[in-house]
Amino acid sequence: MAGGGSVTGAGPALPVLGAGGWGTALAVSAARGGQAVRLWARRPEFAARLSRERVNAEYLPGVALPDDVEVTADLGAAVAGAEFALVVVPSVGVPDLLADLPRDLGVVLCAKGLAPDGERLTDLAHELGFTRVAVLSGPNHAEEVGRGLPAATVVASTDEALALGVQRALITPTLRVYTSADVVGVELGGVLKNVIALAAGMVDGLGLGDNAKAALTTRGLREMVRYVVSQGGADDTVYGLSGLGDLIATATSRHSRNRAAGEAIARGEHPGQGGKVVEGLRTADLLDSWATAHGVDLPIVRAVHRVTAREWTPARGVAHLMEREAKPE
Ligand SMILES: NC(=O)C1=CN([C@@H]2O[C@H](COP(=O)(O)OP(=O)(O)OC[C@H]3O[C@@H](n4cnc5c(N)ncnc54)[C@H](O)[C@@H]3O)[C@@H](O)[C@H]2O)C=CC1
Ligand SMILES: O=C(CO)COP(=O)(O)O
Repeated sequence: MAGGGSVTGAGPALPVLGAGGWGTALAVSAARGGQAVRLWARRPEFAARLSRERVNAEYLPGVALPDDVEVTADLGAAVAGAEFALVVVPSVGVPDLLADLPRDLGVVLCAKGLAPDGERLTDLAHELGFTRVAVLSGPNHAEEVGRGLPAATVVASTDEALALGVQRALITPTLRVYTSADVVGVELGGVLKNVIALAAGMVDGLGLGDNAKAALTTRGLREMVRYVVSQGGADDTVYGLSGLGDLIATATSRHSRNRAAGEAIARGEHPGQGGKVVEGLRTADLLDSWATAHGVDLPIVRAVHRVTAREWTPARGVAHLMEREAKPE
């Protein structure tokens, strides 16, 4: 049972709201595991094409949609009868999408970003009146999950029944789903690692070498811990799949849009991502403002924000990190 329904088409299916790369990969993975899925796409013409061609050529090329994935642009029909839905649109689109959903629906937030005012998306969901709220995050490139390569992820909620329901719906022989009660830690790990991945991409683009990238990633992990703990999350969680795991996956991957954007910026190019979301750009801006307002030291976040905002050159960003006062680790 998942998403309020039984498997393989009988009864309500699991709604996956958002047909970008990650929504499509989650839909495909769950369907391969025997779960009937309703995949919602915002644009009717895009939904019609996806339904007809059975492949998401724009966001996840080369991955066929199993028969058990029904595509729709009708949001009401997508969530009808479901106990919970996966919300898989970019973070900027989450507030509007949540506003259109019934409040008794469980919502599983899959975006790795913050609300436009810097608020955590799970907090926003609670404020909007949802009581059953979870977050899904981990080292999960859509390109690999969509192809059925082995991966692991974490679903976190203070509602244990919801977390277990999501685990049952999504777990397959190739996607191992863990549960957690640390919503803040799991949610913020995925949010923060995008900023550090942008920085890692800049190190690549500048040709600064493996030592520099290891130092940057490790110090970046320290910033992740500092921020997560300041928000009430556990440092242990940051060292798990949704923190360190995702940091490794993103900072090293050829698939990562954040890492690639950092590399492009360091080369003086504008990051061309073909319309795909690069969450870390907005997150760096929001977190740098937060750190300034609260007097918290997040030097890598600051450098990434200033360089991506074109206020600093990449060289000045490097100097900012290397010429800080000497201190113990
Ligand atoms: N691509 C990946 O490997 C993973 C992505 N994520 C996260 O999932 C979220 C979605 O990312 P992707 O699926 O990769 O994005 P994407 O860039 O592949 O596609 C975005 C999709 O959302 C739609 N969209 C854009 N704005 C929207 C709005 N306001 N309302 C409704 N739909 C909207 C677009 O039309 C498109 O279908 C992001 O927060 C990302 O960080 C998380 C794990 C893995
Ligand atoms: O979150 C991701 C992998 O876990 C995807 O990272 P990018 O958004 O950088 O492609």
